[in-house]
Amino acid sequence: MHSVRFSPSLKVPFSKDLASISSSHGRSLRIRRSAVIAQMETTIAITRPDDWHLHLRDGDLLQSVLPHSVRQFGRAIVMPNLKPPITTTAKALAYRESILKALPPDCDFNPLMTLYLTDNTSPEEIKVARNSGAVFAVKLYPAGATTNSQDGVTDIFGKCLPVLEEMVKQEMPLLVHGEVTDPSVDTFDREKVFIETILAPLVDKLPTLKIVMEHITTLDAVNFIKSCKTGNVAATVTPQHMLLNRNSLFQGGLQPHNYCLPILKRETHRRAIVEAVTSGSTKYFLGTDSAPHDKERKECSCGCAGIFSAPLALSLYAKVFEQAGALDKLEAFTSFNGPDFYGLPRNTCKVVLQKSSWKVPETYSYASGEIVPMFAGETLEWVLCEK
Ligand SMILES: NC(=O)N[C@@H](CC(=O)O)C(=O)O
Ligand SMILES: [Zn+2]
Ligand SMILES: [Zn+2]
Repeated sequence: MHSVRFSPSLKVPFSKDLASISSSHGRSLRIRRSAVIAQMETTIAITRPDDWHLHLRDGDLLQSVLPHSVRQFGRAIVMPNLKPPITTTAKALAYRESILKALPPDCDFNPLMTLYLTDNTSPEEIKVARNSGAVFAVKLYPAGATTNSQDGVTDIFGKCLPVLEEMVKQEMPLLVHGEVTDPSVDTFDREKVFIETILAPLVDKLPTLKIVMEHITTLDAVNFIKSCKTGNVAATVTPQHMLLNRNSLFQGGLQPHNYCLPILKRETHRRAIVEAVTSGSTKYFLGTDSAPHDKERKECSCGCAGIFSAPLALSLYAKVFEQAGALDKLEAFTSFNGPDFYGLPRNTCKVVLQKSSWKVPETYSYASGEIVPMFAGETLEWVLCEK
């Protein structure tokens, strides 16, 4: 039997009845208790989660991937790395409108928009962004670090410093793709070197700037987050960086659908992340980094980085926490730590996850092609109950 700890957020149907029956019928006690535990394992009701790192893309792809996130999440921070990138408030507002238009009817999903930081972003733009009420954060992509990052930042401490100082004034968070781009640095070390050469000095320079290190992948990141004592630095964590290690890239041949950036790391790093996240630390929260790419653009001689996990996101996180024997900590990670860090209200309604096997589809079709999801064709144990 799995070890599921008792928690107020676990739904235990009929547990009162069973308790009273148990106390008056001595011998049946053990059977009844196990019945309670079996019930506990079948359903979990948690406060509606949010996705604090999501790629929704645009056009056909947006139309097709958005419903998957809406089904599970109340809000999402929407990444700005479109082609061309969302570099101004005006573009962010227009993008937000197209997301709202693509929503199913009667849906209260709230897309929180971001600005793509460039060497030319002005401090004035930060004020405009803040006053718009719709731009929620600014995203730092080191130029060339990841998908559609070629217009990103080349010198954070030079050209961008006045912008960062304005962000402190406007209380605008900085979301960071934390990898250096120096081609001489080993791919697997790029996060660690980024922490040492950019992130730690940045936190020292601007200790009141709210910073989220996105999609952390290493023990080094865990240690860094732990070492930040101001409460202004936190991290999002993807399902793939808690469920897969770098062997998954090469298992039985090259596996393009497990290729994302930062790249999967060795098992010791995966374990460190799972341990930190399931420990109950409030500095980590859910950010899927669901990053859909057309199947043909993944399965080719120069495949894109990005894993599409939106349709199965909550099932994957439940798997991580169950494997760690920490299902009682799932809700804080999915639904409390994010809004608490960002100073937003927690969602009020609930979603229910049920322990029931389902097979992840091999592909999801959209108007212009197909997308292969994470764990395509595999069986997962937790499913989101539809309303
Ligand atoms: N994570 C990825 O591998 N890809 C993301 C970009 C990003 O989040 O770095 C994408 O937009 O495809
Ligand atoms: Zn990234
Ligand atoms: Zn991303």
